Amino acid sequence: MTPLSHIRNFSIVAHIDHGKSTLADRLIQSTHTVADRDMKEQMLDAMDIERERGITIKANTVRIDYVADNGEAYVLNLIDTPGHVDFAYEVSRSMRAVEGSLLVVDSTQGVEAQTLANVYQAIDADHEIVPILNKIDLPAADCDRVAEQIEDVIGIDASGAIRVSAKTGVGIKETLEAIVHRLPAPKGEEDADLKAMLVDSWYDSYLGVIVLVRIIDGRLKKGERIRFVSNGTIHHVDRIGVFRPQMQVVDSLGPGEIGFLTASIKQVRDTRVGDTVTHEKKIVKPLPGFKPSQPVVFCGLFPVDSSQFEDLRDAIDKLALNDASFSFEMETSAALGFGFRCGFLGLLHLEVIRDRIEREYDIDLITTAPSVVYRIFMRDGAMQELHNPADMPDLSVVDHLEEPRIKATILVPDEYLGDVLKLCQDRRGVQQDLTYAGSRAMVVYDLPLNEVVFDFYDRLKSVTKGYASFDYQMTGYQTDNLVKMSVLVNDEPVDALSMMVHRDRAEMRGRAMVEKLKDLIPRHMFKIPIQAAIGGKVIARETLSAMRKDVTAKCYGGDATRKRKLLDKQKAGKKKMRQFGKVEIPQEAFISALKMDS
Ligand SMILES: Nc1nc2c(ncn2[C@@H]2O[C@H](COP(=O)(O)OP(=O)(O)OP(=O)(O)O)[C@@H](O)[C@H]2O)c(=O)[nH]1
Repeated sequence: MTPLSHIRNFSIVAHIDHGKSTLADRLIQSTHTVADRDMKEQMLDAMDIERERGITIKANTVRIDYVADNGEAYVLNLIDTPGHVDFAYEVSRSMRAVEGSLLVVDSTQGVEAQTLANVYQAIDADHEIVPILNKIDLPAADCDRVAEQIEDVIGIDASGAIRVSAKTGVGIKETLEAIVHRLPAPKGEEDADLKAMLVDSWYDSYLGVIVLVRIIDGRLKKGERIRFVSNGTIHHVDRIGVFRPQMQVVDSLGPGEIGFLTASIKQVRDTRVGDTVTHEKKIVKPLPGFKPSQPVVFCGLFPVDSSQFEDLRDAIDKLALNDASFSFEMETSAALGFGFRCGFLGLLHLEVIRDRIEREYDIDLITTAPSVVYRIFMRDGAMQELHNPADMPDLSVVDHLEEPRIKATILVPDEYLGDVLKLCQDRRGVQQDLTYAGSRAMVVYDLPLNEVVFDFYDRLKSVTKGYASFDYQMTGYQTDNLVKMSVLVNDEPVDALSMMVHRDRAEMRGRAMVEKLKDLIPRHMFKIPIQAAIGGKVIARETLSAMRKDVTAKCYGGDATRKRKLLDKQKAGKKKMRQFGKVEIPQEAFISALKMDS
C-alpha cells in the first residue's frame, strides 16, 4: 500500500502536436513501466484513428512506479488528456481527478490557442503546474523566448521550466524529479466512508463497461457493492485494477489512487462522468457537479446503399455504447431515405465517428450539412430546439430564432493578422480583443457557431499557411435574422442540402452553392436547373446543360483494356451516387457544396 505522501497524480496539457504523447511514452519507458520490447510509439493512443491522425481522443491513464533520487518509491498516476478543442470537456473532467499538470510547450513554436485553453482548465482545477519546454533537440528551439511568452501570456512562473527533448530523452529524469518534488501529494482519509469520482468510462467487449475512478476517501475492494450517487443504481464490483498501461488487477484502491472497476455494467450511458461512487448503504456528500457534455453539431448520416441501413444502425448502436457524448435518432429524408440524425461535440468528433463507421463497419455514408442547434421561439410563446434545418416550421408560426455564439481565441503571427480579421469579419464576427505577445497577435472574436462549424478551421489554416491556432467556447444564444435556404435540383427539393443562413448572406451562399453543385453533378441526358430558394423565392440559379459524358471518347485507337478499366471506374463511381428524381448526385457533393470560398 502506497502512503498518500508517495502518490502523485498529474496530467499533461499541451497544444496539439507539441509532444504530449511522446513525453508520456518517454516517462513510461524510462521508468520501465513497459518492457522495451513491448514499447510501441505512442502507447497511450489506443485507437487506430488516433494513431493515423496522430491525435489523442480518449483520455487514458497509466500508473508508473518511480524510485526517486532520494531513494524513495513513488507511484505516479498520469492521466493523458486530449488536446483538441472538441474534447475540451474530457480535459476538464480528467483535470479534477489530479493535483498537478505538466504544461508542454513546443520550444520551436511557443504558446498556442489550445495551450491557453488547456492550461486555464488546469489553473481552474487549482493545479500546481510545471512548464516543460519540449523539442529542444531541434535547431529552431528558442527556450528563453518561449519561457518569457509563458510568463507574459499565461501569467505563470516559467523560471523553473524544464528543457526536454521527448524524442531523445533529454530532461526526462528532471521531469520525473519535478513531478515528485514540485507537485503536491493527494489528500484523503483512509478511514472515511468511500467517496470516489467517476472520471471516465468506456465499453469493452469482454468486460462490459470499464469505469475509471479516482478514490477521494475510503477504500474500494473487490466484491463490494457500490452505488452511483446520481441515479442510485447499485452494482457489484467484480474487478478492480490499475493501468500499467495494460490492465492489472489489484485487491483494493485507497485514497489518492486512480484505477478502474468493472461491475457487469452494460452501457456507458449508465455511468455519469463526474458522478460520486460510494458503498451501497453509505450517504456521502456528492462531489461538485460536472457539466454534462452537450452535442453542439448535428448532421444526418445515411448509407449510400440503402440496403445497409440495418448495418448502419448496428454500427451506430455499438459506437454509442462507448461514447456517451454522441447522440442519435432515426431520420427519414425524402431524398436520402432512412438514416440517423447524430449529435457531436464538434467537427472533429463528427469526422472521427464517420470515419469509424466507414472503416470499421465498411459502410459508405452520405453526410448532410452539419448544423448547430437553433432555438425557435413560436408566436404562442413555446420554444423548441431545431437540430435539422429540414424540420424548420412554417414561418407564419415562428416569432424569432436564436443561434449559438462562441468566443473564439486565435493566436497568429503578425503578418497574417489582416487575413484572420477579414475571415472573422466575413463570418459575422464581432471583435472583442486584440493583444500582442511578441510577434504574435491574440485576437478574441464573438462569432456565430454556425459560421464556424463547417470550414472555418480549413479557411483559417489556409489563410495563415497553418500558423494560426484556434480555440473556442460556447457563450450563449442570440437572436439574429436567420432563414432556411432550400436547394432544388431539377425542381425537386434536396432536403439534405437545406441549411440555415443569415438573411444578409443568403444570396452569396446560395450562389456559391448552386455554382458548386453545377460542377459536382455530372451532366445527364437532359437539362438540369439547380436553384437555391428561401421560401418560394429563388435567390440563385444555374443550369447544367445536357450531355452524355462518354468516358471512353478519349480512347481512340480502341485500346480495349483501357476502355474496360474506364468503364469499370465509371461503374464504381455510380455506386457512390444517389438518385434524386431523375438526377444522380455524387456523394461528395453533399460535403463539397457547402464549403465556402470566402
Ligand atoms: N524533434 C522532436 N520531435 C518531437 C519531440 N517530441 C515530440 N516530437 C514529435 O512531434 C510530433 C507530435 O508529437 P505528439 O507526442 O504526437 O504530440 P501530442 O501533443 O501528443 O499531439 P496530440 O496527441 O495530437 O495532442 C510527433 O511527430 C513527435 O515525434 C521532441 O522532443 N523533438
